Amino acid sequence: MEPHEPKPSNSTTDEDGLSDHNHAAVTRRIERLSLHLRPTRDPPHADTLELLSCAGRAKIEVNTEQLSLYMRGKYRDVQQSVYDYFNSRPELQTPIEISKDEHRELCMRQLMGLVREAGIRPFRYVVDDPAKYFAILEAVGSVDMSLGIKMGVQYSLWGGSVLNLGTKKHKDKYFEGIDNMEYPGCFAMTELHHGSNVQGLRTIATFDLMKDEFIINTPDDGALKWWIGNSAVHGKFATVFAKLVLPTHDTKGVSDMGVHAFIVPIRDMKTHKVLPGVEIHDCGHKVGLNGVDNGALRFKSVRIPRDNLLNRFGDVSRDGKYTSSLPSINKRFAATLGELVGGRVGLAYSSVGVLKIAVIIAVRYSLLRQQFGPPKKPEISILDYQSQQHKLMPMLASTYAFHFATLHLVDRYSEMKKSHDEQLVGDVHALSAGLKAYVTSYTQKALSICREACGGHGYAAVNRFGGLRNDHDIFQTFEGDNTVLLQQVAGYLLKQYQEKFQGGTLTVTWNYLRDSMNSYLSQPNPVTARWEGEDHLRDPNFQLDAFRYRTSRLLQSVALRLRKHSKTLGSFGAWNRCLNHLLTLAESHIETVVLAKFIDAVRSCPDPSSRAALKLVCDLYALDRIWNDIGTYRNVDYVAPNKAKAIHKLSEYLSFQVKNVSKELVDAFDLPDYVTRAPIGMQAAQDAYSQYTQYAGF
Ligand SMILES: Cc1cc2nc3c(=O)[nH]c(=O)nc-3n(C[C@H](O)[C@H](O)[C@H](O)COP(=O)(O)OP(=O)(O)OC[C@H]3O[C@@H](n4cnc5c(N)ncnc54)[C@H](O)[C@@H]3O)c2cc1C
Repeated sequence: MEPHEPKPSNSTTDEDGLSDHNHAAVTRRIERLSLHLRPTRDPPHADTLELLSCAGRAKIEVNTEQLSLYMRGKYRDVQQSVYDYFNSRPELQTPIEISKDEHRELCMRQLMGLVREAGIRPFRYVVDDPAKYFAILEAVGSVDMSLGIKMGVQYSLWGGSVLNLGTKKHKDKYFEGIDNMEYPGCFAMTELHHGSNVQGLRTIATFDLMKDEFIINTPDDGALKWWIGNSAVHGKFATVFAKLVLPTHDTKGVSDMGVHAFIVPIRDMKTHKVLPGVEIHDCGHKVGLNGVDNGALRFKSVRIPRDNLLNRFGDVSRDGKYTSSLPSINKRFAATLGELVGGRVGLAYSSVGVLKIAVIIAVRYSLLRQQFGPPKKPEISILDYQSQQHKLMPMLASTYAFHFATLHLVDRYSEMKKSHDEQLVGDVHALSAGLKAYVTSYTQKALSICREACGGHGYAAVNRFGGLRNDHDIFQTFEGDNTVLLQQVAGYLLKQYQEKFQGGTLTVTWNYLRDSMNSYLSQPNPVTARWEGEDHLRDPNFQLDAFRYRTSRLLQSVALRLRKHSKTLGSFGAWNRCLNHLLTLAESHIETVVLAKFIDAVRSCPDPSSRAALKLVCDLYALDRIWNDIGTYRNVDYVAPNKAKAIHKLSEYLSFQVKNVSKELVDAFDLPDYVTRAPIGMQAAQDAYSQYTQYAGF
């Protein structure tokens, strides 16, 4: 055992002076007894036992190459091409100090270079191979997050709206120009007065029967399109979301058909001048992402041909008749927004990319940096401090967890794009909303923790945390505000819950609720609540059971509360009364899905040493999350006091063990120094200080 190694949980004396030997003896007796009393829990899996034997006490040997191979996925090559291209073009790298206007121009040159010089054409993959598209997006975002977002606006938002909301005529007309950047475009949904509430949009598109055109109007300042990426400087087109108004022959004279999307040219193709009737202003300098030109737009009777309606879900004929395969405004609205989930998938995926960079820098620096030490002994690395391990090791574990969870999301999304299966559509919608919200919120907090964990040198802009934090912050808001998205997850869970009681089926991601609803409505088992052995705590059955138990209980209790409050407050008021409860439910469900996917990834890993490393990291993820919410588990007696203590001790011990292989674990993310770019986070520790001093001019 190393000098600072904490002792594992089953050999310590606890704060009450009771040796764990006593606890263990009691527990063993209870466990023997419980063999007869444990009808609903499975025994540890054979693979758990195998993994525990190699992931247990001995220091794990991690083969970084093997682990990296397992992690990298099939599109690492195209990512490498992105990295190589920008590495070979130093003039395209974003300097640390740069003005807003220069940054915007550079960002455009970066995107043009990628598409026209490096020959990386992401657009075709948006629909044909989304996994490849997201891999390119992640790599591009690690070059400069502004570039990732600018590319996302061009291809996922502007391009994606044309492909997903339009029909063949739109694809034929616009595909090439979007692909080769001749048609830079925008996605104009948000207005000054309405962001999250898209149904509240007020821009109007009126059909002019005589001229066979739509007329786009901004009725008042509240309806100014706001924050529209690519519009302040570069965009030539915008997909504008507006209420479709059609003439009728009744007394009302017009009828509101709900929000639809229209292609509106905003700048002249040759002169690049803003077109008549369109007014564009700059949203100005932002907290981050200043390489993206966000603008605000007003439309004054802008006329566009009828063909510019993106008509996949609703069309207007020459004689002004409306047709749609979907029966109501709400259904059409849901279908329209449903096609846009790709943006969320991309953000969740890219957010993990940002988290990887931050964790790599913080861990490498924490291994290198030495402060204090035992009397008359050399100083120790700051990662030898328990507090530093506590800050960074569960974060490293979470990064692995999110890596596998977002890969799963991308798989499901790709499957959905092929099959259009209705259940899968709902499933992916909720999963993308939940993972986007959960992962981006986590990454944002992690960036601040990493900065602080690296002390003063973490504050130097060259070491990246400040820039990453500023650029990433808005990931929590755009493509759906996180608090709003989590409510969609909760709503979907409640819908599944109600359907279950009406004899319906549950989709794959949620089918654990089928079992859990039956077994978890009863009280927790008082015997297993006391089990504290390491093999039990590291058993994926126990871990998943704990996560699922919590979600099921939250779901059941919030369903009851909603029913109760809706009698007096109505459904809107009841929802608001239970809002925090609903958000906790959504987060709990997402944590459960993340753990389940991580456990699958451990089991599927073919290389034994990598499997053991992943098992260790997965256990830390699971136990750390349980410990974070230990109050809930204790409140319902799912976990007895002795078990709570054992969970805490074991997670500290696992943090220590992960620390021992943390260098290998961050190296396995396989991000070269010219991508992470922070001098203090160089892969070869001996280079770190010298790079840093050189940067300062020594
Ligand atoms: C840099 C940047 C780039 C952008 N790019 C684009 C773009 O290219 N195209 C585009 O159309 N839009 C774009 N947006 C707009 C973005 O999508 C919106 O800002 C986002 O949807 C949130 O809307 P909002 O700003 O109106 O926030 P609001 O909806 O006003 O939210 C404000 C606060 O209220 C809370 N809140 C709102 N509703 C609820 C509720 N029901 N329950 C509980 N809490 C609630 C939220 O949690 C949040 O904390 C961009 C924004 C930024 C900042």
